[in-house]
Amino acid sequence: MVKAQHLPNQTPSILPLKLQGACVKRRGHTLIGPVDLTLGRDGFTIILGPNGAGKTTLLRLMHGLERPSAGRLDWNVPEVQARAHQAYVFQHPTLMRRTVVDNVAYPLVIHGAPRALARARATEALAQVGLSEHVTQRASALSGGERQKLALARALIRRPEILFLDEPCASLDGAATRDIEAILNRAHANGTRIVMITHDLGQARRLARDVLFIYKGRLHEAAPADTFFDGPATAEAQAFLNGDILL
Ligand SMILES: Nc1ncnc2c1ncn2[C@@H]1O[C@H](COP(=O)(O)OP(=O)(O)OP(=O)(O)O)[C@@H](O)[C@H]1O
Repeated sequence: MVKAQHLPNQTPSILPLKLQGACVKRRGHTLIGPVDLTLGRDGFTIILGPNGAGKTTLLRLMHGLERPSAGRLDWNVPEVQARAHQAYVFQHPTLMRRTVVDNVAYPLVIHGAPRALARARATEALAQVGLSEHVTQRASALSGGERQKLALARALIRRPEILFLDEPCASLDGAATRDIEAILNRAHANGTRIVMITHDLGQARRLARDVLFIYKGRLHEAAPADTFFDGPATAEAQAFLNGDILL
């Protein structure tokens, strides 16, 4: 895989991303925030927290799928530029009713790449996620794990500077989960900053360099992974790690 193309002497990094007092509210009810947080240029951030804590809302806010109801969210570059260098993978990715290769080529095609070149690049990307045998198949024929690998290849094909993922391995088996973790570690090693939600504490321990713990719509704790897992600062995070039910 080629190193991400956002070298400092070429174009400015879109990071850091700074959230200052950022909130998402619905009908007067705060779903997340106020959050103060800076995402630096390098990192593999895992977002943890109980069901309904606000993790997905925070991820969507950072990616621009939600607008802040209050507070600010600032990239290092104008937002339109930041949007072009980030990608988001959903728990259940939407696949187009096309072949596997055309699904992965699509982000290149809509940004003006000739179709043949886009397909060639997509074929390489599919090899990197272990889907070479499926290139010409209909995407709808893929298994759950293969769909998620396709979604990752599609998200990574434009070499995003930051990749957001919302529980990409939920309901996948161990082999698919292991493969996806390897793809994510490789993407991170190649320069993509990663921010990912998981409910799987084993996965969080395997992947995280740092942790954001969300509780009741607030960023309750932010810490390097070792610090968080070895001795979280708050009773709520400790209870969560113990597997207790948090109300
Ligand atoms: N569009 C919406 N309108 C109103 N309330 C919403 C909306 N989306 C989410 N919520 C509520 O906002 C809160 C936070 O939801 P969110 O999905 O961000 O939490 P989460 O931590 O990702 O949960 P889970 O782990 O269960 O996916 C929850 O109480 C949820 O019911």
